[in-house]
Amino acid sequence: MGMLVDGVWKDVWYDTKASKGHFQRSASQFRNWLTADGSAGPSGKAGFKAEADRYHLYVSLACPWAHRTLIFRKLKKLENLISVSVVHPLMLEHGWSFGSFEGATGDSLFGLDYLWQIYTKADPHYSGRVTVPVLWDKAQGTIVSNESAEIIRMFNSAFDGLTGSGDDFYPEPLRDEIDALNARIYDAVNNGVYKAGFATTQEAYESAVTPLFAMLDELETRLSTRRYLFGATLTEADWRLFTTLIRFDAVYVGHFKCNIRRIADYPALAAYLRDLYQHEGVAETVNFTHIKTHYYGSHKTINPTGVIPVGPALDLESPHGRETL
Ligand SMILES: N[C@@H](CCC(=O)N[C@@H](CS)C(=O)NCC(=O)O)C(=O)O
Repeated sequence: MGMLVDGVWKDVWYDTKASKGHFQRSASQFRNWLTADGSAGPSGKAGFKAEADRYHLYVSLACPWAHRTLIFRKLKKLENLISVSVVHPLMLEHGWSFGSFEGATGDSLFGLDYLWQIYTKADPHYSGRVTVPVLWDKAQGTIVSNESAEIIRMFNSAFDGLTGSGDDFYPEPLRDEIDALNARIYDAVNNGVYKAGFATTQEAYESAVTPLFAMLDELETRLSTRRYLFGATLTEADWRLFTTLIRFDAVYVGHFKCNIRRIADYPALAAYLRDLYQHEGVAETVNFTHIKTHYYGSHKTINPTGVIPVGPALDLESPHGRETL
């Protein structure tokens, strides 16, 4: 764990002293957009045209934010257009590394040892956290974006002319509602589990875990009468929720102390999770060995021994029965 300061790697853990024990996630810094014609997107510079074999994705199979981008790469038929490197699941004193581990690939572009070296290739004076996912442009030799919420929006439409995919997970008429629900789920659930898990005071922990379960209770009610968050239409909001739910019982309940209830205890959420997991191509983006190894093995302040629990037994394969909703 650590960060870059003016292009130099420093091994430091999250500093929660200034924030009274609360974990605060910093904003991503590379914010350009891939577009169909290379024009500028909502932020950053122009010049990132959607083209085959030009872009490369750096991911961890453990990371819920990177997982979103892998799911969109799969759903939007981008696997032959965008190549991928998978980091080692442990994130230790050098941060994410390209060491060998089953399911990790090494850095297939440059053969580097550490992900921070990709950041300094893009900006030799970069200061900040070195996070996955990273979308790399092989043509300009730089990072397009390291913000997963924006990468999935790019993948949703920029390559449609090349892939012929018409699936739209951010449909125009629902955009405002999707944005509003995403913001609440991000704060309470996606980032909520991290705020609970990385809290270093009782007050900070409780102030994350209480709204987390209030939101899960609300989602349970919402999903008991709707197949997906917005009814019959599957949207990015579902995939953003999925990557947290799939990790919940395996990791967040124990390691992050999010243990008021398990997803398995919520009938609608559990069936919804199975429904999404069984969606074509999605199960192959889920790797519980990377997920458990990463969390239990990397966060020495939370789990100093690094021992990884064997359970829980998960039921993701049985019928979800949600087709009729
Ligand atoms: N806002 C970013 C967050 C990505 C993120 O925090 N990834 C974690 C892994 S799950 C990471 O790489 N953390 C390294 C660090 O904070 O030093 C996104 O959604 O893309």
